[in-house]
Amino acid sequence: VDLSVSWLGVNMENPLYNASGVMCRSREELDAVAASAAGALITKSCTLLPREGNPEPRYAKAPHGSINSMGLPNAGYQYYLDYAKAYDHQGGKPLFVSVSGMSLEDNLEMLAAFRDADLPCLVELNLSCPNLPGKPQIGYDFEASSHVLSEVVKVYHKPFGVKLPPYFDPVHFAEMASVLNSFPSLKYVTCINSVGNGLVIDLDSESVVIKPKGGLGGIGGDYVLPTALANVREFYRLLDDKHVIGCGGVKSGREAFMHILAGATAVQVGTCLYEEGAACFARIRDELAALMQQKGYATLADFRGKLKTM
Ligand SMILES: O=C(O)c1[nH]c(=O)[nH]c(=O)c1Cl
Repeated sequence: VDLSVSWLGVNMENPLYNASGVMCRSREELDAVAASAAGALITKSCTLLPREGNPEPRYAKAPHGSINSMGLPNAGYQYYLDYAKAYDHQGGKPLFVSVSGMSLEDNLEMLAAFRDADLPCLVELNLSCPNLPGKPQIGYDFEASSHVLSEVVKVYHKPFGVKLPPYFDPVHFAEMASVLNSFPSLKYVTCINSVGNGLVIDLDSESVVIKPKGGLGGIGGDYVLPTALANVREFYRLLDDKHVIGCGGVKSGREAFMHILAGATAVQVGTCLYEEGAACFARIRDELAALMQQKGYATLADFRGKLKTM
């Protein structure tokens, strides 16, 4: 079977890569993803200046996934720009850069710098960080999203993507799709970011499991798979001439297959990568290949977006 996918000028030997935020804050981590069976890699969302992030513990494994309130810890955009400048873009694994400024001005300054560096990597603009106390997720404010994107496309003229929060209402899917469709150079969306501000409780200690925000954090893993699949399918259906990247609940070939069936061009792995390490990519890749073999599909395009309804 052929697991390759080519989109937006990048060629991936398989559709799997890391979710921004996991195993991608340092060059050592990024190199580990690049050295793994992953088909691509993406950097930790970056801000103008380096950030320590929220107090620890800020990540915890949960019975069916994870909770995090990292608070955007990152080395600052210059670090990732330098990594991108030194990266072997011909090495076969596309590099994506996630940008998540603390303000529109910061986003525009970082995007202008990436523009001027004229590198072959694709930008994923994060509109959905749920863990900055006092800062709402842009993606939940349609007016703000439209304004941000209007300013972004004045500065950044290359194709780019956005990381979206999960939506839970058909009206919201339609509203956000309408905003996104008015930006032709916005060529992909990544659905979904963590399900924001969940609460995991440890029964024995009768306590929360992470320190920031009274224990509230973004939920990932098995918990979010149905929501992730719904967002992938809805935006696949509603967006014009854009790709949807699936993220949420992928821990085996089965969920990767589901995301692609729902319309995903490629698939990101978060919680499972955090817990299992980079070996998960070879495992999930082989499981996906076996599943395709079993079902008689030779390529991803044979079943992409072909979810049956009743
Ligand atoms: O707390 C974080 O750093 C974080 N955590 C997430 O689950 N999603 C994000 O987009 C970010 Cl930026």
